[in-house]
Amino acid sequence: MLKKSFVFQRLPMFSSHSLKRFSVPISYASPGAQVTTEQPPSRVGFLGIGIMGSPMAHNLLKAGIDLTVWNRTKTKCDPLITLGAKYKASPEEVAASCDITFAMLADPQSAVDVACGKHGAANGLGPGKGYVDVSTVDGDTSKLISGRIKSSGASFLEAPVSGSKKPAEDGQLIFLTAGDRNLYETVGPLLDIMGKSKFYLGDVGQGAAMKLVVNMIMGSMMASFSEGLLLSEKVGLDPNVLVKVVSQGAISAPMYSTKGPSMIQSNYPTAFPLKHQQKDLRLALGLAESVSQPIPIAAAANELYKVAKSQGLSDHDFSAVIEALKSKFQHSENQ
Ligand SMILES: NC(=O)C1=CN([C@@H]2O[C@H](COP(=O)(O)OP(=O)(O)OC[C@H]3O[C@@H](n4cnc5c(N)ncnc54)[C@H](OP(=O)(O)O)[C@@H]3O)[C@@H](O)[C@H]2O)C=CC1
Ligand SMILES: O=CC(=O)O
Repeated sequence: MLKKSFVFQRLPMFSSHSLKRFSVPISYASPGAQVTTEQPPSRVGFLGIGIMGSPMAHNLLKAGIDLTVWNRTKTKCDPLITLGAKYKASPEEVAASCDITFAMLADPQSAVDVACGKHGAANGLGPGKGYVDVSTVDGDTSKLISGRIKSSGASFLEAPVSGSKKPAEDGQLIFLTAGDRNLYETVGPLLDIMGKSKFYLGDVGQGAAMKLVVNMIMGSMMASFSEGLLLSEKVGLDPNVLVKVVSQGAISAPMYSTKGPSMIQSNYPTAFPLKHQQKDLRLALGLAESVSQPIPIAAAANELYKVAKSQGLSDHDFSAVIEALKSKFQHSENQ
């Protein structure tokens, strides 16, 4: 459920037919949050309408933002188009027709392709425009994209998000931003529509690094939790009781309470695809390598996610990593 309420100002030059599209939020408030009267940029683009991009774009649309969308698989844009979003056939065309363009892509390769490739967003950008990459990538990728965007005269902000499908639907994401400070201020009202908090962390690369550290911890936590669930069952405990015990103590985390019960049922409805968690661990390992920081727990967890991928679980939720441990038990029992 969206926590925000919006007040719209009717612009006299547009007909009632186009009112929704051209309504401009002049103020918005969330319970307990400071009310701001800043106006968001008027024409906003969104590239990448996947598990995260779809609800994020949806929230912008619901807030009355003039939104233009693009996705490699066009059909994923259709529900947003039905709700009033415009559609363009390439990232370049979206960027050319918008003041600010967001990108929410799968991984470093797709983020670079969409920003810098043939008909990529950079070709449609120029002075006065901004590009905000909210995908989870490594710092080097982000710097590469930043360089290409800035060579067009446009501004760049990296802004990966912490929070999964449900926080995205609820406008409760946490933005980890770095790059152009002015662009950060400009898009603040848009980030506030999609999220509950935002951090400005400095130079390009720092937002990516923060996101990778957070997801490195999360990936290891999930692997450790999986071991606990299976061990509890093997020694004759009820893993459902383990979930309850964990939820009341110092290691309580929403992730355990929400995903534990379905993991016990071997059910993994996808919120955060396992392939993306493994990508984040892989990138975190690279980050650690770059500063000679040992991260053996994360390295071990990464191996488990790789096993789960090889079992065909890439598109399941990352909690399906527990299956890799089941097959390991099977393996050692058979030896
Ligand atoms: N799901 C989650 O809980 C969270 C995910 N993230 C991060 O957000 C990003 C997106 O995740 P999510 O929405 O879950 O992932 P999805 O797999 O649902 O979406 C990925 C998006 O990238 C597009 N894409 C993939 N490859 C290419 C390519 N070569 N060229 C153009 N577009 C491409 C997909 O297009 P198409 O539809 O055509 O495949 C789709 O729009 C990832 O970096 C992920 O790590 C961050 C926080 C939470
Ligand atoms: O990247 C995943 C998340 O839940 O955050």
